[in-house]
Amino acid sequence: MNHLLQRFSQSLCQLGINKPKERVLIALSGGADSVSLLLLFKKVSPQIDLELAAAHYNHSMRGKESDADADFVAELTNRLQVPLYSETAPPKWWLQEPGTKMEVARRLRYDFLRRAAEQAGAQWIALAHHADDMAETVLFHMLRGSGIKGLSGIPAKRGPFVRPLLPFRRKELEAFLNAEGQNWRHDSSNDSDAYTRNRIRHQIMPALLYFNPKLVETLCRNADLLRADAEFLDRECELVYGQVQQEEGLKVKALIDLPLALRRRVLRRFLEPESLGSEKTDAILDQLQKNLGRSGIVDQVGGKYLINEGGILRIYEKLPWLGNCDFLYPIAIPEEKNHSVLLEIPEAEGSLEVTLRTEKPVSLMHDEGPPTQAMKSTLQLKAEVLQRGPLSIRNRRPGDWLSLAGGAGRKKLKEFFIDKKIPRQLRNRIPLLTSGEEVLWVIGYWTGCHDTIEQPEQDVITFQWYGKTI
Ligand SMILES: Nc1ncnc2c1ncn2[C@@H]1O[C@H](COP(=O)(O)OP(=O)(O)OP(=O)(O)O)[C@@H](O)[C@H]1O
Repeated sequence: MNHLLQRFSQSLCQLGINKPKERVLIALSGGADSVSLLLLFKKVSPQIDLELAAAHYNHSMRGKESDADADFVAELTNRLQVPLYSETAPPKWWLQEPGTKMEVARRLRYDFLRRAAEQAGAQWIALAHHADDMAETVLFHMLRGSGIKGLSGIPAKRGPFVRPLLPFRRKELEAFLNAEGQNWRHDSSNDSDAYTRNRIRHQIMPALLYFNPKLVETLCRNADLLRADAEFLDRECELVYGQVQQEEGLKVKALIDLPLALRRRVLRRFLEPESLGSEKTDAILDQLQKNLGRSGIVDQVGGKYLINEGGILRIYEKLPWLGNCDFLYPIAIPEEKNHSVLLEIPEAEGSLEVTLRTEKPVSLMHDEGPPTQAMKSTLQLKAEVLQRGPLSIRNRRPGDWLSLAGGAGRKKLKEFFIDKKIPRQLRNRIPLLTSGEEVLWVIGYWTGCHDTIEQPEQDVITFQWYGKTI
């Protein structure tokens, strides 16, 4: 018996519950596990000077049996002089939220426990899961086909929730209660084989114990090892995520170059909160590997579109540019110097500010290399450009062309898009600053090959783009 108390104290110590005056809220269902937890806490708390409280949630799922559980818990905590926080679920609670009845019950219970802990001023919420629960959980995940996370079972500590009984077997807790002369409530739903959990306990565990009498210990040990590996990989994933990320997307080549374990994790992390199955994750990675830098729709995830845009993987809620969305806005140059006009371009999710100035601007460098952040959103042109005709902002039209650097002739806009690997689906939405069929600026991609503005006192037009650049 003393040995059990000693192990329990050690378990608390490992969880970091060893400071005087800390308050622990014990989640008390009335079953053998949580009654043991309460009694063990009651016995060791004077040594550590812990303060205890208990919490019970009445789901009212089993009619009179549930009410009797609540009475039992009230009587027990009263006798042990542990303050009790209790609550009864609202009528027809299972209709109030999505999910199975068990999932909703669990959510309500955990919400209540958090609220009760706040009221009690408790730092910790202790749950009574033990080694057999851990082993059954691991088998449950194994049967469902879970990854390393599921196979690493139930965590001993997550936020305020702690599980000090994980090192203990169910039978030793029951033996402890019997020795103490303490009864407990039996939950009749644990007898029903309607639940997978119970079938694992009643049918699979006994069969497997025949092969390995220490199965529970083996599964718990494995879970422990896997949890450490999973935590390490999660940390690695966070570290490399920053290197693979670019703006709001992922660099496809950098992603594909990662070891497979990290590749899968980084992609899943990118696509959160969608929880991708392992097959879907691999299908997306396969697609990316085959097409690497080639632009196009990669897949659909949770109704959203995953698009490879010239080597950057991005996710879009919708693809409005797939429809007919031609737009054209003539640009009115402000009459007065240093005054701006703002032109809204809803189709391109942005607006263009146009200003006429007389000043010495900084020379612009022009090339067809990747646009820098500044080049993506600003352009200055000599006001003389207006002599060629009115300017407008619009999306592409057949016959559009642009001038090559150094007077090297023209290039079709279509060829430019192809060279830059801009996906076909996106091309219609890219706003262009144009004079007739000549494209002076492909906003977000190319600032054109315009004369350098070197003379002071020259009139210049400044264009500033605010909004999305694809
Ligand atoms: N009605 C309840 N009121 C307060 N605490 C409860 C209640 N039911 C369960 N608990 C706490 O949660 C622990 C786990 O309960 P149980 O084994 O029934 O749930 P589970 O579905 O296996 O696990 P999970 O907590 O992950 O849902 C119990 O040992 C107890 O500490």
